[in-house]
Amino acid sequence: MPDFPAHASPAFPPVASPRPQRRDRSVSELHLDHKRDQRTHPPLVSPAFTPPHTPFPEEGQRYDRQPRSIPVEPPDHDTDGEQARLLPKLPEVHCEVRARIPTTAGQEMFLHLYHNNVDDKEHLAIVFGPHIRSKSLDAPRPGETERDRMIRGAYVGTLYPGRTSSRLDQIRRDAGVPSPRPSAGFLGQLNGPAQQATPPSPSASSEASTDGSEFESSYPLEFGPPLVRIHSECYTGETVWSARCDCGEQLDEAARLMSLPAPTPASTPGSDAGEHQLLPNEKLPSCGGVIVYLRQEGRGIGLKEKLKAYNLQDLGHDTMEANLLLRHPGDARSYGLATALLLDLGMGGDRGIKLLTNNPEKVRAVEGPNREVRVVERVPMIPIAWKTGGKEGVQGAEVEKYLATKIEKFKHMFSG
Ligand SMILES: Nc1nc2c(ncn2[C@@H]2O[C@H](COP(=O)(O)OP(=O)(O)OP(=O)(O)O)[C@@H](O)[C@H]2O)c(=O)[nH]1
Repeated sequence: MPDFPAHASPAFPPVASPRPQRRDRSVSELHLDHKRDQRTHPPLVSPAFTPPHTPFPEEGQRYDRQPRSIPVEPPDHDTDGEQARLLPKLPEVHCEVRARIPTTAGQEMFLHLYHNNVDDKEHLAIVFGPHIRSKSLDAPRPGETERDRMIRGAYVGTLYPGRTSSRLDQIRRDAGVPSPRPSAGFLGQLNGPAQQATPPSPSASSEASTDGSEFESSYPLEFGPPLVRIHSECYTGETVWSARCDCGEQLDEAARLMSLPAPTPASTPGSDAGEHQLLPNEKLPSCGGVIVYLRQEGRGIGLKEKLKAYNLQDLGHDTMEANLLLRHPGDARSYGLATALLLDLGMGGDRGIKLLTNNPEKVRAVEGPNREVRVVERVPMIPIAWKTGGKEGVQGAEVEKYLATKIEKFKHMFSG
């Protein structure tokens, strides 16, 4: 079986997981109100709504199969633009720096940090796989040296001690070897863990060019539309283990799906993935994808206001009412920055993207005012507790109410 992230495998103990799996809420010294904890918790999904039937993979296939997606109809131009609060003009974005991040789950990703002309926040793109590159990062900058380019992350392949050029073709020329055509093996090599101690073999192939744009638009056609998640910051759910929402597990799940092996005869449904014989240290290349991480904490109202909203929720209000009582919109987010980042990452055009979301407004809004990006398929994000019958995933009365409000008031679609 391929080497999946630790959180993909139920066999791993919770300590190997990037965040604790909330299973039960026992009384602890942190809880002063013991009566509250001793009450019987409502069932996993409250009677007010039932998780819709969704096309889950069969039992046992959940962790290693590509997610199923639902085709998205082209938007109705007369109404959708207004509903999705589209900006007439896209913001300008610029990738300032990129760095390789080996993750605790075993896969690598490239973290891209963006500057823009509408706010002073550091919005991010978390890029999986070698096929997706930033145009603004790769573009040459006046007066910069090859070392400058490598320091800001505008290199191809892998950095290693002593590397002198950001470009593979230069390294090949210095080594006196021609540039052969790209091969799946080489792309896989780029996708695997970095071999930091050894420079790339001169026989390694790529479509190198001197402007550093060698992998622009090189997302393989056979992979279909690239998988994209537009994720809004949630400090409470992603960092301090809040079980009020499922934001943390959604981030983990998006990363896991983007790390799954690309479709091969051995990994397509109905075949036995175990038949694929991997060489020692070999990893199957993944399809990759992008998580655009927007600093829109608390659906755009910020952490301070979100904490007030939590208190209103403890006083009996749902997430939308709490926002409105604080004189904020129910959802104060916009997605123009996400569209601009995706265009910079080469995700515009007819081929389209596969968007991981349940939020119908996001599907339309991320396409931009002139459909600069096309969402051709949607992959629903089903709470892990629903998929596992409550064995894993975020659970508790708060997250149930949170999900119920998303369905009832924000009209999120948890199925096709
Ligand atoms: N105002 C407010 N924001 C919250 C609360 N809980 C989580 N959030 C924020 O909600 C955002 C995530 O939005 P969601 O509505 O969960 O999901 P979504 O991004 O619209 O939709 P999906 O793509 O399907 O996940 C993040 O910015 C969180 O910080 C809350 O109780 N109140």
